[in-house]
Amino acid sequence: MDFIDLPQCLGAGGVVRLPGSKSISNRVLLLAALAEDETEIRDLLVSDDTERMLDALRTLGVNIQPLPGAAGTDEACTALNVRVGGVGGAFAVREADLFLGNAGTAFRPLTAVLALMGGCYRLTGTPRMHERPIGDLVDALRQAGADIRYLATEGYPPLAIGPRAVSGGGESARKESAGRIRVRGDVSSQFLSALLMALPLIGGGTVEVVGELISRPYINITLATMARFGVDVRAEGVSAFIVPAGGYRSPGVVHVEGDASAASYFLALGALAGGPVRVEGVGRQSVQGDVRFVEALTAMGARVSLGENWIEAAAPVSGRLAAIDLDCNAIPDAAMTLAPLAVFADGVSTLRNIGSWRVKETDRLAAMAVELAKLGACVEEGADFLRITPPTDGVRPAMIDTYDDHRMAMCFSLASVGAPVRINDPGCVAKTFPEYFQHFARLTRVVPVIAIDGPSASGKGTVAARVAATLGWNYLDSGALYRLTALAAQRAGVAWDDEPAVAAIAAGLDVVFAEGSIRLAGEEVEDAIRQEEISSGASQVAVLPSVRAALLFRQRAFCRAPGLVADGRDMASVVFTDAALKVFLTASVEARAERRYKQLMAKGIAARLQPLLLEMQQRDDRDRGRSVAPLQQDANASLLDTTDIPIDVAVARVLDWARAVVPDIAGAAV
Ligand SMILES: O=C(O)C1=C[C@@H](OP(=O)(O)O)[C@@H](O)[C@H](O)C1
Ligand SMILES: C=C(OP(=O)(O)O)C(=O)O
Repeated sequence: MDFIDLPQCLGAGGVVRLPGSKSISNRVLLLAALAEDETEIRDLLVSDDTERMLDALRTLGVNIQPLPGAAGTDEACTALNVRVGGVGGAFAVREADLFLGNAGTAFRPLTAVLALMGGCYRLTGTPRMHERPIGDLVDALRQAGADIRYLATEGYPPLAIGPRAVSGGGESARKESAGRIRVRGDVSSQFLSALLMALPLIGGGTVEVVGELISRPYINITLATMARFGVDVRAEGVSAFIVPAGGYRSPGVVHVEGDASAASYFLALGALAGGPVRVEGVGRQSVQGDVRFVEALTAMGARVSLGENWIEAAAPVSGRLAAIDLDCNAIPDAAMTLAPLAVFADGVSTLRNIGSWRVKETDRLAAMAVELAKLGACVEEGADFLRITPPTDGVRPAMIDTYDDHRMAMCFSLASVGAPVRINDPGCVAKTFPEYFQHFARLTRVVPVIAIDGPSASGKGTVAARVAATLGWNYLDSGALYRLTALAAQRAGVAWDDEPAVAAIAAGLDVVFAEGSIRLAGEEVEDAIRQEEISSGASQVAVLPSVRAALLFRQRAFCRAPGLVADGRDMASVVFTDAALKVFLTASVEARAERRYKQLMAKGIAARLQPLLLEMQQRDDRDRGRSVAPLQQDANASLLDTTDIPIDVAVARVLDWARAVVPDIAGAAV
């Protein structure tokens, strides 16, 4: 599976120009397509959800042309300017199959528009879209005479839409008011939004919400967008909306605001990791309900400021976030971002009234509970709430599954402020924010790594351990992990060439490194793993690709604050490709054989120089010749030949190099 490993983040700051709002982009596209005249849309979101809407509209005969002007830069997310030729109320294509992915903001409004407009359409989506309810919308549309059939499961997409039945027939009857339509709003507000946007295409009508209406601020986005296109919906009491007759008119040019839900990840990052982090594209005046996420951040102690078109967040003065207990119904998307924040807060947090999470990209309540627990949090998953108790011993490194949910992937990037995390299937962010991880990486400062590679007995272990001790950094003897795997396999009676079995052992290794000690399942094994037999076993298991894959995240998980010195054979080329300093440490094979000989004798282990030399030459050949991550000097690594220099000089040289490239230690007295 595809994944991205995020190193532990030490700090964050900077500016990001947000991608366009998904909710606004898809509404504006639809209304521009339905309006009289052309509309120029600026700063449209470029993502899977908007692609689905654009594709559908083009299939329906709408002319949409890209305009020059918008593109991404380092700080700015890619945006698109387009000119949409409005069809003036009815699509030219009256029969079509539309694939709408998992875009709720495409599926629900297009269902309503096509069902009221007349024509024959089939609407399909991803397997998950076929599990997301749409029955309340279909029931409401049927009250207006819509002909909608479920093609698979009652109440869920895919759908077949036929021409609407109108009493008396004829074009004028099609434009008669739909009268009073009742819709439930407790599963998704998108049903009400869809009806409101579709009704002007016929003679208008009144929509009455039955029972609770969730995610209410999204209705404001709908009403504001409709008003921009010349249709003013009037409220009747608190739960009914009167949609006038008469179609949409183009306002000429429309700017899409930055996405307030996407903003939440960066603002949370600023609040967690120092900041300030500034997002541009939304601000105080935003029409999007998710800007109210800043109120939650403020309640947690973060320092937040807002301007007309920007928001900025920094960590609390105390450095610690407070726990929160919040009704999140109005901000269902941004509320997800509070969950990883709660893992870092002082005390127990409760996110309430989030039942709608269960019918979104995945069952977000269940997914969130499972993945937060991987970080060490204690999570209570209620029917419509989450209660999160932070881990007592800090966030744990974890491999996070994302359930094809963009927000799960983006939320859990924040966990890297506490520990290295692996995000599986990171490409799912394409639904609303394809460039998310590039911007996240740009804004974060990660734990520095010094990677020291070299052949056997080159002195890299001694140098690395001393450099780590001098700097007060963590130390990873990656070769030891292979030795531990070989030893554990031997103890379990597994042959060193049994790849799946050895990989399973590697993944489950219970190992603790400490100063001068290595414990495997609680037992001291420092001497056991240094036996020549285990050295040869380590070399054999190290050539197995699935063993290397299993150990990759394990190795990266050693990279904790304030820094890591890692030694091995592929630290610079594979495991820590972004290391601040890369060193290739070597010595002549004769010098190395002699060192190994002295080491073994000092430990009272019988050895002979000549066979050791031969074995070392063979090991060099094997390590250089293997197809996976062969031993080689990385293009960016500095060469350090220790044949004729004592260890102290080698250590001093590495520290000098480190001072030159790692700002944090440049001034330190090391
Ligand atoms: O109307 C909209 O643009 C949206 C409404 C919300 O859905 P629900 O109304 O289903 O909660 C939100 O979660 C979704 O991402 C976008
Ligand atoms: C719920 C979401 O999407 P959709 O628009 O598909 O409902 C979301 O983006 O979090």
